[in-house]
Amino acid sequence: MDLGKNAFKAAIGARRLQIGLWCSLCSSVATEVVSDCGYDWMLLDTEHAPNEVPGILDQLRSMSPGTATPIVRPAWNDAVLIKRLLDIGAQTLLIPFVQNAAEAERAVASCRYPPSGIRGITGSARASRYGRVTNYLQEANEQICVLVQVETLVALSEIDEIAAVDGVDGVFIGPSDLSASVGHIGNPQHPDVQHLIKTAVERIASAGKAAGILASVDADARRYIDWGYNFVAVGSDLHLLSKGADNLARSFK
Ligand SMILES: O=C(O)C(=O)C[C@H](O)[C@@H](O)CO
Repeated sequence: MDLGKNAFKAAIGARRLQIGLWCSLCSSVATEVVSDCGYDWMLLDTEHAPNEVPGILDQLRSMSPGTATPIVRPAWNDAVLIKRLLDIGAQTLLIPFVQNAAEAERAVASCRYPPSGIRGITGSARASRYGRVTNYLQEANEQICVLVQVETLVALSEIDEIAAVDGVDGVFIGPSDLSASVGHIGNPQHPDVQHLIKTAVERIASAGKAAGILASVDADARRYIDWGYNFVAVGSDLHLLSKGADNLARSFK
């Protein structure tokens, strides 16, 4: 058995727009339900959702027949957290809070086997179908997709260097943290924040990398796509549930 191609990595490499859904419900049933909707990617979050490795494993299994490539966000740019997610079969990671090129290099190194990186070796994890993917150790470095998250003003001032790091496939802008960092907490729509988001995509594109972002409302998502963002989360499972449940309750009470 051979390691297949990472469809998401190929798509963003070719700058084909990838529409995603942010998943914070920590439920393999919820993940399975949305995995057949037609999204290109789904983000399983361990930074701001109470997900642990066994739960992510269940969600990876539940979404595997669906349309979406899983992207997993470790809680931190940490080689041990990253290694555990890669071993259970995550092939695309979104590494949060990358502030400069050195931190981006560390994120890439954590995703690469030696000698190019520092990922520990096992030949028998789910990532290699328990050893049956016989070329896993040789091919994994090529197929793993590394996305780094830029979410502060400091990181934005370093974005050209971050995006230029070899092995970084995409740079993701975090609108919530970025707005907090510039003094507009809770208001990513503020014109100052929107200006930063618009200039960020231009700089990421100039570095030859794909740009990603998360939008909580439809109009924002469409504007980000118009501005040139390549992978855009257009909503979240949690908000779909809470808004749908709120609206239903309101219509009867
Ligand atoms: O800064 C951001 O925006 C993010 O990092 C996304 C957040 O974690 C959050 O909106 C996810 O629910």
